Amino acid sequence: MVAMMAVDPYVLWTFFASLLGFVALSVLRRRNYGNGMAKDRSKVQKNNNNTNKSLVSEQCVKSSDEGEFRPVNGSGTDVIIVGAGVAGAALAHTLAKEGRRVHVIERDLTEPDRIVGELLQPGGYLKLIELGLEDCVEEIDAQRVLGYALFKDGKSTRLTYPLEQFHSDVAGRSFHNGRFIQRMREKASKLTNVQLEQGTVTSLLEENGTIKGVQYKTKDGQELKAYAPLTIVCDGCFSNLRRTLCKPQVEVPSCFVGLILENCELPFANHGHVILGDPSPILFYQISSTEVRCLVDVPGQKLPPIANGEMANYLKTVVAPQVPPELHDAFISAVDKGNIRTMPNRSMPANPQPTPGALLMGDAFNMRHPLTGGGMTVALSDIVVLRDLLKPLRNLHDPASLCKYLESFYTLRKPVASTINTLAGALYKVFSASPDEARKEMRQACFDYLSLGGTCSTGPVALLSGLNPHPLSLVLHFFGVAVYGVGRLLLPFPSPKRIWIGARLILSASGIIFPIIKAEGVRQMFFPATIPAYHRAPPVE
Ligand SMILES: Cc1cc2nc3c(=O)[nH]c(=O)nc-3n(C[C@H](O)[C@H](O)[C@H](O)COP(=O)(O)OP(=O)(O)OC[C@H]3O[C@@H](n4cnc5c(N)ncnc54)[C@H](O)[C@@H]3O)c2cc1C
Repeated sequence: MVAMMAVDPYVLWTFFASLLGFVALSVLRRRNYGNGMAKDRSKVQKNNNNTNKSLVSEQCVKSSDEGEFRPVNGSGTDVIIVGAGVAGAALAHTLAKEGRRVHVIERDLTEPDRIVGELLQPGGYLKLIELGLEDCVEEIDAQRVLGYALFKDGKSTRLTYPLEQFHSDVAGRSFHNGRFIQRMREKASKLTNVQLEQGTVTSLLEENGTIKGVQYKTKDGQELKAYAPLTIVCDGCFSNLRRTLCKPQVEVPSCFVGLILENCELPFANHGHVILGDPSPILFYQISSTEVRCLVDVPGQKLPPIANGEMANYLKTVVAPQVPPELHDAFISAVDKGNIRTMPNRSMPANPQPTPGALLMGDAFNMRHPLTGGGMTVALSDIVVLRDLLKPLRNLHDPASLCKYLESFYTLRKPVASTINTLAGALYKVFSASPDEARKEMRQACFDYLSLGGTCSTGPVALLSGLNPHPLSLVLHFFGVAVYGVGRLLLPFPSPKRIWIGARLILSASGIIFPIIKAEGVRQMFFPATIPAYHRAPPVE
């Protein structure tokens, strides 16, 4: 005790000096943040208590005359997110909830009006729950989706999601994409550590191979720079910024032509409808209590022009005769109404070039054919993987070691992402019409296999819905369909012609699935644990 009282005056002096320094720093920090940020950036920020303050990194920001925000010591922003679409908005909320200081720059903060991302698979809904975002499908007139109905040559079969072991709330959801996005943006911007700003990012700022931040143009035309230790690019399928962060190999196998049908009821309520049409599939699903979305797939990149009526003519003469009778009149009315929208269907395997200071997410990073509605599920699943990886890190200030550590992200995401991606690409090919006899057999075999019920329907539907995204199960079911097709050809009496078609069916099935698996990466997809990055530990801080 006496010894404690007789403390060395030097120690006491140091203690008080540190205390004084700490108070001064805190005051300065607040002043800088308030002046610099609030003055130069239009902020959408509301009150919310930040429970994870310990994770918010040191923030000393100097605002210069050139409208530049440069971290002095550490950074005032932990993460810059480019784009507040499905991925960006969900990510902003997720990282902010973890205590990160997030600056989101979105080109257009008004409600998007698009024909994309309108059906969230139940697997995606489960991810929304994991992220605490499930309320974003409430109050937007979203519809529950319980499975799919397939139509081929006047026959139909119903495939129900295997939801038995989940809470009754778990199901797919279909909605207006813009309403869903606005709900997520709103929810993210309510967190005090999210700064959601309207602006267009024009480039990534690179210094010695490390991304330091972004250059962007604000709504009122000001050119600004923002800096953070980590920039996550979520600028969607038309990404301009992905080039430096990956080797994009984009394919556009087809386009979707979108219509909204009104005053009609789907033959199978609360189900997505897939017509195995000619030349390719046609989709219908409810997107509100009064509207049904129709997406007509048109192979290739060249569409009949809308302006001169060729598209309307195509829809009426080629597509309408294949539409189920219950929807026919509403389909014709929708064409006559003229609100025809189109979108290219892009596919791009993930091919990252790990770069310190930056990461790609969402469609900017990886795309698949939208036939199976898997894009949002993959994006949300990736966000869960990234959140869990970043969780143990107090700060993100060592870009090189962070980049090395985050290489594990590319492997950890694979089982879910590659299953959904591969299924989308393979099903699109199988479901499309072909003059080739072997492909015709494969398409029919697929329809009949799914109609068998039991594991033959629940297995593939569990894959498609993201409820059981296992690559091995995908391959087994895919070749299950092929073997089923061959068996039908050979029974009861195989003829040389039928044997030949059967052999070509197997070849054709392999020709469909193996290139997709190769692009996804065989080892990452089936043996992720053999990739060293899979086991990478967080950097020591
Ligand atoms: C026709 C079609 C139908 C689809 N249907 C489904 C479906 O039913 N279910 C499903 O799960 N998936 C579907 N998808 C895929 C799904 O839409 C995407 O996977 C999902 O939207 C990806 O989210 P994202 O955030 O990466 O991109 P987006 O949601 O497109 O968001 C990108 C955001 O970045 C912003 N942005 C772009 N450039 C900049 C910039 N330079 N600076 C600042 N901001 C920028 C944009 O304004 C936008 O808000 C479909 C895709 C297509 C093409």
